[in-house]
Amino acid sequence: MAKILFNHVYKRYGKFKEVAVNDFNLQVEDGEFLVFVGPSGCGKSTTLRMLAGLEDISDGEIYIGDALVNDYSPKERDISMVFQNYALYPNLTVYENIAFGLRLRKLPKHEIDLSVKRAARVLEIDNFLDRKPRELSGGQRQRVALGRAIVRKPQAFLYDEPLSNLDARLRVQMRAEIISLHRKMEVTSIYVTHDQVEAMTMGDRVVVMNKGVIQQVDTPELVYNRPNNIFVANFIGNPPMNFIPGKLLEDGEDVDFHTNRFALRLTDKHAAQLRKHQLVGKTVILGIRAEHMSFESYELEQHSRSLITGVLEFGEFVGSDRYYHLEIGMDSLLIARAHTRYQFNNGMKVSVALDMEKALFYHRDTEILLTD
Ligand SMILES: Nc1ncnc2c1ncn2[C@@H]1O[C@H](COP(=O)(O)OP(=O)(O)OP(=O)(O)O)[C@@H](O)[C@H]1O
Repeated sequence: MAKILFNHVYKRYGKFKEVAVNDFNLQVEDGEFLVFVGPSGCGKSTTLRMLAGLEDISDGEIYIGDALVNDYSPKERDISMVFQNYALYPNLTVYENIAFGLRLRKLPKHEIDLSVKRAARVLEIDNFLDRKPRELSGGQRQRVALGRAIVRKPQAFLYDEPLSNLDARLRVQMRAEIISLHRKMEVTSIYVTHDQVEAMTMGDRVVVMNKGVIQQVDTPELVYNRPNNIFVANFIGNPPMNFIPGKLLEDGEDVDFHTNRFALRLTDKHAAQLRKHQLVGKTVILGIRAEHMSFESYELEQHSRSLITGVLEFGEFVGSDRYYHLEIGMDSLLIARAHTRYQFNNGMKVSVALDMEKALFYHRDTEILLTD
């Protein structure tokens, strides 16, 4: 077990030195479960592979514990990796697959036997030890791949999209199993996924990446509630955050947010914040999540300065709630959430109250969150 440090790490590929990972700086704490998340091609696998020693580093330093590992072989780094395609040996039995790494390390036979059986018991694959991988289901194969990783206690576990090949139900189950294993073993872990739900449910902290650059490193709650920039706000959360561009205008002591359709009164806190950034008179982007836009009528009166009206295009049923797409005469639709006990019809003209306490403001050009 160890902490891991990335210090100004770069990866450039090919003749044109295209940057796949750009000035990556991060400290992973000892025993932490950290998730890298981002769209396809954002550099998350490359970063993980550089840490594992499967890919050279173009620039920078990687430390595992106190050791600078840039020139260490994968084996010397003492890391276990779990891959998306399981990477099992087809000709070996489940037992031999799990034992493989221990044999390479020349551990005594009885010790290997104990470790393999313990791992197999934990993962409930002890009945399949004599089978070959082709005689197993996808979920069972992924368990064997996990077994191979947890059979010993390395400095760190690295997971590269290990659940992508499983069906939705099995994914949820394996997610829980991986986290429960992590709680028991407390080995520093980095988990790569493009699935934001996986990232949010599993990570102690989440690293959101785009185009080789870290966008935000925070707890799932902070990444969801206070996305650093519009990219993160769009990527995390389903549906994504709503964005409304508008101009800030002074009204005596107050500041209002104006579009050509409606005006909203800012909270004192937001007004002070945006004044400090000298943005009064300028255009900013208001970000608000669907659950902070409500249809309930009693709230409408209380929030008369936070109402917008529009036409309901359609609703999406998601169990206890329905997401309504609302046309407010701008380029994009807004999405508001309502409990299914409320029924609205397509084409209805409605008023929606925005919970302005929960609104976030982003700079129009940099798309960065405006904070205190
Ligand atoms: N061997 C390689 N040669 C050249 N370019 C590469 C190589 N491997 C990866 N890349 C490029 O580096 C960038 C990052 O790739 P990487 O696989 O790390 O992304 P990722 O975020 O893991 O994506 P995915 O979720 O699709 O696996 C991509 O633009 C990819 O095309």
